[in-house]
Amino acid sequence: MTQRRPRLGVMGGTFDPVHHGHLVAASEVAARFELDEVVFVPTGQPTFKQDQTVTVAEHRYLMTVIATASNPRFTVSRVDVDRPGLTYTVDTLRDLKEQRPDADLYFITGADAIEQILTWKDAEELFAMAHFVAVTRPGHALSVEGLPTDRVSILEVPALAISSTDVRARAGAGQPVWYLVPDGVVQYIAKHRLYRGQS
Ligand SMILES: Nc1ncnc2c1ncn2[C@@H]1O[C@H](COP(=O)(O)OP(=O)(O)OP(=O)(O)O)[C@@H](O)[C@H]1O
Ligand SMILES: O=C(O)c1ccc[n+]([C@@H]2O[C@H](COP(=O)([O-])O)[C@@H](O)[C@H]2O)c1
Repeated sequence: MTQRRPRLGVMGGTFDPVHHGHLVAASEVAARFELDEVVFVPTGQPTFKQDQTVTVAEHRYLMTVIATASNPRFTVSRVDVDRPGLTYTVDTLRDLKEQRPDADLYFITGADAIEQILTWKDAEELFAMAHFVAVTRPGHALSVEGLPTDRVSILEVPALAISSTDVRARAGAGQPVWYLVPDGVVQYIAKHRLYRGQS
């Protein structure tokens, strides 16, 4: 009997901070596609967020570690945080493929990200490197026109109207962020006084 190749989910994001929308998306895709592991990959310098202030990578990385620690199938990779320069998914996938040559990669994105994917660096190469799973996000009608249908899947996930932008604004305004992000992340934000004055 031939053994099936391991399936590795890849959840890339700026995670400023990581929230329950990210975690539900990863969990749902893992269940639907029978993934053996989902590796969360915080960006180093996100290329599409150069016009905004992004929290230092080490804080975003540590919050992602805290948020995923309790799930034995979730891990966190430093490949993007440790690579100098802007973060591009083509490099993320290349590095992960080198580390895990035996695995099939499933890159998980939200609706807003997949709709821009043709503008990403080396877009045509990406679909050969991974299968893309776009989760539908509340309030966002999904269009995958022009994308290779055999390499892109759409998955509806339970609506979680959470964004990092909203969490930062709430934390900045002194409003609660309990239950929008994992408890450890609430405490990390308070301990390091993140997002103060950002409302
Ligand atoms: N609530 C959500 N449900 C499902 N997917 C999400 C959700 N929020 C973000 N995503 C997806 O997760 C990935 C990482 O997103 P990111 O870290 O930029 O979070 P964000 O909430 O979109 O942040 P920001 O509000 O700062 O832009 C992207 O592919 C994004 O589309
Ligand atoms: O490769 C690119 O050109 C590219 C452009 C924009 C976003 N991405 C990736 O998409 C994921 C979500 O990005 P963001 O900026 O919405 O947090 C993250 O893994 C980014 O590296 C990648």
